[in-house]
Amino acid sequence: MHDDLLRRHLELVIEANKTTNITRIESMEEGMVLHVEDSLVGLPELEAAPAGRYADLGSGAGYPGIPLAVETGRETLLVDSVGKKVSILDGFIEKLELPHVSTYAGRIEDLARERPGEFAVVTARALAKLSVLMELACPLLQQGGRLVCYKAHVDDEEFAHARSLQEKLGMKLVSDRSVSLGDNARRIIVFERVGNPSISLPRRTGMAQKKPL
Ligand SMILES: C[S@@+](CC[C@H](N)C(=O)[O-])C[C@H]1O[C@@H](n2cnc3c(N)ncnc32)[C@H](O)[C@@H]1O
Repeated sequence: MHDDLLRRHLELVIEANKTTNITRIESMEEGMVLHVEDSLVGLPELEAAPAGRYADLGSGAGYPGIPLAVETGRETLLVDSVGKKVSILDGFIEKLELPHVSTYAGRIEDLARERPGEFAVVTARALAKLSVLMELACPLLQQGGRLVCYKAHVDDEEFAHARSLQEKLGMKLVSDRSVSLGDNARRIIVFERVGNPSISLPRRTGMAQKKPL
């Protein structure tokens, strides 16, 4: 693990958080577990995805995107709709000297219109429920590309609903793994793009989250 680099990223996050709210975590100890270790829980799933570009959707302070970019060396795009957060991410990328990482300031749906099917793998942590993640990720993924969802608790209804939308969205569940991280549970659920959606995606910007399928 690139311990020094990931520690330095966390220090920059905690520093930036004094002026802009980008995380609720204030200490290095807590951050090393709940941001850094947690981000790396999905590393095997990233490594199992096809080679190619990676995007972290709703990246916030760069989790899990920056640790996964550092560990995998994949060409990485950190996506967030809040311009101020993206400026902070740009500063992190420059200070950490990560030439293979870049940012997109805008909505996931707009990125999907601009760069459809360009990504081999995408991640999302603390962004939305599974069905919404599948809808947002599908048009960004190449055929065979993977959506790696970082979830805490997923109730049966959320999981069943996501599974019921697989055919409509051309996405198929490929793995589901739970890990405990101190007192916290992390569940990594992966879907693969296996076909084309039967509806036109992306829907109008905002619809996936406002009016979920
Ligand atoms: C709760 S934060 C999670 C941040 C980070 N992934 C983490 O786990 O620490 C969700 C982030 O997603 C961004 N976001 C929400 N919906 C989005 C969309 N449709 N397009 C782009 N960014 C979005 C928000 O601005 C916010 O920074």
